[in-house]
Amino acid sequence: MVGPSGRQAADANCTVKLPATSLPKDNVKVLLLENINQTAIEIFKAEGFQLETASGALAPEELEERIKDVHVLGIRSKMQLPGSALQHASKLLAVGCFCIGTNQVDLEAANAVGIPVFNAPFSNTRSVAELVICEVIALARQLGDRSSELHRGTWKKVSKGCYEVRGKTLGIVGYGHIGSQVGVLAEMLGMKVKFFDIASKMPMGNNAPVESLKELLSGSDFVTLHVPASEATTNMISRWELMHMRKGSYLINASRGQVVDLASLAESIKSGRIAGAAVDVYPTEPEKNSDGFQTELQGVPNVILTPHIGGSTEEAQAAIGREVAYALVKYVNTGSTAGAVNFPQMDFPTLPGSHRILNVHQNVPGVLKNVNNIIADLNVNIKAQVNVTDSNIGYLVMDLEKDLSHEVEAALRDLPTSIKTRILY
Ligand SMILES: NC(=O)c1ccc[n+]([C@@H]2O[C@H](COP(=O)([O-])OP(=O)(O)OC[C@H]3O[C@@H](n4cnc5c(N)ncnc54)[C@H](O)[C@@H]3O)[C@@H](O)[C@H]2O)c1
Ligand SMILES: O=C(O)CC[C@@H](O)C(=O)O
Repeated sequence: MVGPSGRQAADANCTVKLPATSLPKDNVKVLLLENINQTAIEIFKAEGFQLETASGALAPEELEERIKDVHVLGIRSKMQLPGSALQHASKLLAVGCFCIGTNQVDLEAANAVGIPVFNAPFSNTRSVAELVICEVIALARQLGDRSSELHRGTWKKVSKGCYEVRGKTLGIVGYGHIGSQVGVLAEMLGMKVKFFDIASKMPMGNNAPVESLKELLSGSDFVTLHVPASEATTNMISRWELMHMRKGSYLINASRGQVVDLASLAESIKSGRIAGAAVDVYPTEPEKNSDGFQTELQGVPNVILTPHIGGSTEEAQAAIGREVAYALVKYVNTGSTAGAVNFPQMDFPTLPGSHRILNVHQNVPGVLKNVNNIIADLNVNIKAQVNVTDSNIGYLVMDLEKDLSHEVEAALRDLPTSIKTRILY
């Protein structure tokens, strides 16, 4: 069995006993980087896969070397996976991002070589939201500064410039999973909540949408950022935007480092325009805990700096470990791509007494005709056939009677349109 979980029923396919056709389980090699949670390790072990782990991200050359014989790669937010690294990964079947963000992976390149990428879209949402709420109060009370002063032996009991958050306005940029959760919690503290999102979003409680980023910035006492990394969000908060924030307001960034221009932020706080900031993410972050770290925000008053720990709670990491590991095991065992962020979605039950063939191919006209010609020529009985596509690739899944399935697999592999072909059970 794979392990105890509420998802057990849904993941019953993970536990299918695999005869010789599939890659033997103890040949499936999993490489987990960046201290991925023990729950994931247990799931892969229970499955009988080979496992290697490393505590930090790898240097690019080391990754290229180690990825060569790996079937499943697990990373978090630091390990960059560019298309060039994937060229070295001829055996790679799937990538798991044990986090929300997938911007560290070249998703298009992975799609083009037939590798689905899985993540955990909301297993750490609550943890990030709680940290942000904690920071709203901590900034309003200058808690970081008081604490470090006292650590240095300085007793500085002041109330000037310290406030309650009740009745203040929190402005949320990006009202997705995390933003909306922050909005709900903030109202419980008696705050007014506004949000700006490029998509139309259902407001929770009394949270109110605004029309523009500028309107949000100028109307908020606290601004918190919850957008993904994208071209549009790069330096989204820069000198101009900081100038349009209320005098004496605060900024929180627990989204991605490139969203805020940190030099401009440091300048605005030193000049007294912005009253403080909490920053959890940085344009460049160390690969491992022992590496040093520098930012222009060090030593700036009322700035809380945290080392990208928004989602770092026992609860979130265990939930992420379970969610992503199960998705990867299920993909290896059944070909299910449910939840993959860069791949056509397929998830249908396995059919007893059949072999399953998975074929990732270029999405060009004529592929299915060629596939069906192969099947007709070999006179094979198809029990189920599904082809799902995106603009670039098609993902064909066929359950076939066992007698000639290997011949079908070999012929599919030879088609010039085929990218990756596997046979299961
Ligand atoms: N600090 C951490 O440890 C930590 C943990 C989890 C997630 N994150 C990061 O937090 C961010 C948000 O995560 P989420 O799960 O809420 O994502 P989500 O996809 O649920 O929500 C993002 C929202 O941002 C909106 N958006 C996109 N571009 C925008 C723009 N230009 N202007 C305004 N709104 C825009 C989207 O429409 C969406 O509603 C991501 O960058 C994620 O990587 C950080
Ligand atoms: O666990 C991490 O390293 C990343 C956390 C967070 O940024 C995410 O994208 O989920």
